[in-house]
Amino acid sequence: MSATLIDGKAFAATVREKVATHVARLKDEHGLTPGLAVVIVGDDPASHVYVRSKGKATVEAGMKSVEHRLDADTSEEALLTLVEQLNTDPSIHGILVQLPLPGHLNEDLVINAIDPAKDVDGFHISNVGLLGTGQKSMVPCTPLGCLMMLRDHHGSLSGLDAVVIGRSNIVGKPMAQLLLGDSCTVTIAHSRTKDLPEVVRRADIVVAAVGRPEMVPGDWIKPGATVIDVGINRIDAPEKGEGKTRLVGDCHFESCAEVAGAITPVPGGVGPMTIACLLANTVTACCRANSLAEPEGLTA
Ligand SMILES: Nc1nc(=O)c2c([nH]1)NC[C@@H]1CN(c3ccc(C(=O)N[C@@H](CCC(=O)O)C(=O)O)cc3)C=[N+]21
Repeated sequence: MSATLIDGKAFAATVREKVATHVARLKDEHGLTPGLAVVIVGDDPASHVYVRSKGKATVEAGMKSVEHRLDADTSEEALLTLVEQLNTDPSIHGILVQLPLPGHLNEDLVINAIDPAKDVDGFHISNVGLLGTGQKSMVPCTPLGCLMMLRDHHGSLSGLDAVVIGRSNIVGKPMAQLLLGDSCTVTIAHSRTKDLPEVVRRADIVVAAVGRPEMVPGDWIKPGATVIDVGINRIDAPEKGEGKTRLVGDCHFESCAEVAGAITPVPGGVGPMTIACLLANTVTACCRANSLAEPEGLTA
């Protein structure tokens, strides 16, 4: 491997430390404790593991953490009532409704019922519109974490060719907006893109967010490019023993790391930064709600 490893886990620890410092200041100087509410519907075990780790990180940063676990057959009306209750609760500054929701619930409707000022996921249409027009907004956690790592590694991103693979509302589209905001030349590639390898080979920055295990091989990567791997895919790992699994990204790590200038690993790359940015967004939301100065280095 010749690429520099971008250590998301270590970077996330520094972000979480900044968050904790800011939280302590809010407490001391203003008697405020930022509060995050996470709502999870259904009993997908993987989702519950993730929600637990968010709750733990929130408490470790000195913030209030509230979890609402609802049955898989919860009605839309009941979920909307809970969201409205959290919207008006002054001790709650951030609301996250874990996605995906069970099929009978309208995700757009539920997300857009969240007070945009408390929408720490940045998924509400108001925040999407604000981001797209370069106005102050809540920025989705995963793209924000990727941007922080890219800025840290490159300094300025101005003029760089960036290719985002994947066009989801959660990662691909907001990532493209953020890169455009930092003056990259941005291409959004997807499953219908003609000659994807050639498109990716032009990129100084590759952000892979498709959810297909190891789909980007090293020979698509321009020598020296920066590779941000957003994918977290669990695959069988018979080499570790029968029934064992392991996590891989959307990029084939070994071959990409041979050519790239820098690369994020999976696990330990984008994932930990996503959680750190959720905490950062909760502090930002708390500051804005109280007309206080925003935490430096924790916003886009
Ligand atoms: N409204 C909403 N917002 C989300 O942000 C959201 C969501 N719904 N639904 C589920 C996905 C998933 N997600 C992850 C974040 C961090 C790791 C993470 O830290 N992963 C570790 C590995 C964890 C392991 O070992 O399994 C890593 O990459 O190093 C994983 C997954 C946020 N999500």
